[in-house]
Amino acid sequence: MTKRIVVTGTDTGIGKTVFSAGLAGLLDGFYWKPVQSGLDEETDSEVVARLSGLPDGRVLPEVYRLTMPLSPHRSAEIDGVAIEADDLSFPVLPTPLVIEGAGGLMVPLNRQTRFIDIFEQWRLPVILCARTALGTINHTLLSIEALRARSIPLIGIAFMGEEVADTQRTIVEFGGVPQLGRLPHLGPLTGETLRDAMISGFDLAMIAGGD
Ligand SMILES: Nc1ncnc2c1ncn2[C@@H]1O[C@H](COP(=O)(O)OP(=O)(O)OP(=O)(O)O)[C@@H](O)[C@H]1O
Ligand SMILES: C[C@H](N)[C@H](N)CCCCCC(=O)O
Ligand SMILES: [Mg+2]
Repeated sequence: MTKRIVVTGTDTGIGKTVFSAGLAGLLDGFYWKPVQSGLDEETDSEVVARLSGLPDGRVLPEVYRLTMPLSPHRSAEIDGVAIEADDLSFPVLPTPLVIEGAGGLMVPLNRQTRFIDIFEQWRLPVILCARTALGTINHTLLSIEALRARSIPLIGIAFMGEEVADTQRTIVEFGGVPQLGRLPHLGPLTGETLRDAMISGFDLAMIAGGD
């Protein structure tokens, strides 16, 4: 059973938090967003607490809470905060933990370190969230290549959006990666609709079966 999973994506705003909420709920685990940038709207941790169906206490506190909804490196600079990579060691828990980055793999935490550098240190298995919409083939294959270049284990792709069969097939074939499933746009998006969509859209054994 995989105990710790990193959820990353090809871009910001593609559904990582919604997917993470569904996944943490299905795994009956914990959720951790180490770096939150943007505090005016509902934070990612608050969204997960609302949508995951998990009991109180399963959403771990962020290490950095940055005011502006910008790349963390810039948001930190504006707040006068120095993000230290050494502060981002993941918690060790006896239950599954879903860890969400911010934006995509190359997003900087400071002027020296990007999320992918932290993921390379962690060596935890990664799920890559990818849109099904036009443009995703390029973004997704580049992200896969970046993970491979650093030997970061990739569990597979979680597609976000309506089915686009040839696009999904093309990514899976060129990327040489499993398709874990697909989360469609949900209207309404609630804890219940998310849980149902995760159960019908994903093979949990593929996600949590390895180590
Ligand atoms: N399956 C879905 N159905 C309906 N709305 C969705 C779905 N997935 C995401 N959304 C909406 O799209 C927006 C962006 O999603 P989300 O916050 O999950 O993106 P993200 O990849 O986590 O972004 P960030 O890089 O800021 O962490 C949110 O308003 C969210 O409610
Ligand atoms: C503010 C936003 N919602 C995310 N938390 C951070 C996204 C950073 C993206 C940086 C970039 O790739 O240009
Ligand atoms: Mg998010």
